[in-house]
Parts: sequence; C-alpha cells; structure tokens
Amino acid sequence: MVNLIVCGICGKMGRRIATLVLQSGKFKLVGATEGLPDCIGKDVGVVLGGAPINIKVSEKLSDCINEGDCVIDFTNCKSTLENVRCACENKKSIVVGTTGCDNDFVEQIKKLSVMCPIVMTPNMSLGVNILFEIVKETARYLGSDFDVEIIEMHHRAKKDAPSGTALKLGQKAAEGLGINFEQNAKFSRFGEALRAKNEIGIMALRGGDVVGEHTVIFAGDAERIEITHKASSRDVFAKGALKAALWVVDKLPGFYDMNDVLGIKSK
Ligand SMILES: NC(=O)C1=CN([C@@H]2O[C@H](COP(=O)(O)OP(=O)(O)OC[C@H]3O[C@@H](n4cnc5c(N)ncnc54)[C@H](OP(=O)(O)O)[C@@H]3O)[C@@H](O)[C@H]2O)C=CC1
Ligand SMILES: O=C(O)C1=N[C@H](C(=O)O)C[C@H](O)C1
Repeated sequence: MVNLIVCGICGKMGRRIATLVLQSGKFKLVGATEGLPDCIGKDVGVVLGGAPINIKVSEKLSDCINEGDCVIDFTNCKSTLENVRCACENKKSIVVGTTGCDNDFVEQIKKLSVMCPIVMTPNMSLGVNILFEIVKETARYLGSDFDVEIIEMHHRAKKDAPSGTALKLGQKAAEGLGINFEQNAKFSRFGEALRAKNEIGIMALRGGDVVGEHTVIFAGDAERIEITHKASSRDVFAKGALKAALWVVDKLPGFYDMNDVLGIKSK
C-alpha cells in the first residue's frame, strides 16, 4: 500500500487522481493540497462529491508531507517547484505532470533529483508515450524531404500553449531527423511565413471541453502521413500518474520519465 499525497486536489487532474485512488486497493490517500482558498481546509471526500473521509485539504505540502510515501503534483510551475523541493528534502518520491514551465524550471527539478526519485512527463497516457516513439522512428525513416507539422487541441481552460506534449512530439521528431528542435521550431504562422527546410511547425487550438488531441503530420510530395492521438477522458493521464507513483516509490534518487515507468526502450 502506497501512502499518497495529491497536490492540486481541486483541479481537473487532482480530482480524477484522488477519485481513482479512493477506489484503488493499492493506494491510501493520506494528504492533499490546493491553492484555491475555497477548497483549503475542506474534507477531501466532500471536495470529491462524496462522504467525509477525515482528510483535510492543506494549503502547503509541508503540512502533510510526513504522512506520505509519494506525492503526485498537477498544479502550476511555481507550486510544482516548491512541492518537488519539499518532497526531496523529506526524502519522498514525486510524480510531476505540470506543463508550461521554462527550461530553468526543468534544470532546477533535475538538480533536486539527486535527493529523491522524480518522474516528470508532459503526458502520462500510454498511447501518447507510444506515439512519442512512433514519431521519432517515422521522422528517422522519412528524413527531411517530409515536412513535420504538429497540431494540438485542448479545452478552453488550458493555461499554457503549446501543450507540453506537442513540444515533446516536436523534440522526438527532431531527434529522429537528427536536428535541433529549439532552432527549427516554428510556433504558429502569420504574414510572411515561407516554410524553411527542417522547420517543425506547432499550432495550438483551444475550445470547449476537448481533453487533449495531438496530430503529427509528415507531408511529402504526393503523399502524407498523419498520426493522431485523442484522449476522451482525463483518466488516461490519472491512471498513468498512479502507475508512475507505484513504480517510483521505491526507486533511487534520479530524474525519470514514462519510458522508465512503462519499460519503453527508445531506439
Ligand atoms: N502530464 C500529464 O499527463 C498531464 C498534465 N496536465 C498538466 O497538469 C497541470 C494541471 O492541469 P489541470 O488539472 O487541468 O489544471 P487545473 O487548473 O484544473 O488544476 C490545477 C490546480 O492546482 C491548483 N494550485 C495552484 N497553486 C497551488 C498550490 N500552491 N498548491 C496546491 N494546488 C495549487 C490550482 O488552483 P488555482 O486555480 O487557484 O490556481 C488548480 O486547482 C497543467 O499544467 C496541465 O497542463 C494535465 C493533464 C495531463
Ligand atoms: O492541460 C491539459 O489538459 C493537458 N495538458 C498536457 C499537455 O500540456 O501536454 C497533457 C494533456 O494533453 C492534457
């Protein structure tokens, strides 16, 4: 049984993770945190729409960290960094799903991972993690005669763009092509925009309640490959996060991703 703390319990992902945890025989929910003032101090069971379970929503991870073995964090960059620091200083493991953070954030998380095991990935679904590898391999086979374009669509409440997943898909395509992603990424187009060789285009659409959709297009002369992943429920991410928590809880300090959790060997 893994004693789990969920950060961002009143958010879209936090709610689904905590609900699945309460239905699972492998986890015990021992703590939760939230930034929303209306949610802090409430009973977690009530927050999730059920009966009280005698666990209160804390304002800070340091208020409940002693109870847990592992933390799952889907919040925002500032809060995630504080939570990773707190987990590592207390020798706990942590799974991070937060996206939209800059390179400096990633470097700081990597530095902290010398103290505790951290799984961090922009997408915890099995399908997308397979897609990452398919995209890398497809780019490698097709080479630079095929133009790579990435389109993502998410719900109207998503705060960051493009999605962390779209960025990682771009990185995977760049790896397959043997080029630098940052130097070749082209975010949206407007006005004069003749396509450069090796450009990797990334477009973000927002609207409605779309859970998460990503399409990678390889456009050649007279033929085109389009590979799409559509998530129709946040449970695919929540189940991936729980799989990561079960995996990471007894690991040595280090920085891990879903390939480690799922046993995917990137070629
Ligand atoms: N890796 C993956 O598989 C996935 C990643 N994500 C990413 O996860 C993140 C969260 O997504 P989602 O759940 O949809 O977003 P939400 O905005 O619905 O939830 C985030 C929650 O975290 C809360 N929060 C803010 N500050 C703190 C704090 N200091 N302590 C605790 N909680 C805090 C927010 O409160 P407030 O509203 O007050 O800020 C909010 O309730 C995003 O970056 C998203 O892109 C999402 C789905 C899958
Ligand atoms: O904010 C979301 O909802 C999602 N965010 C992740 C991302 O930015 O890649 C993953 C998923 O597509 C849902």
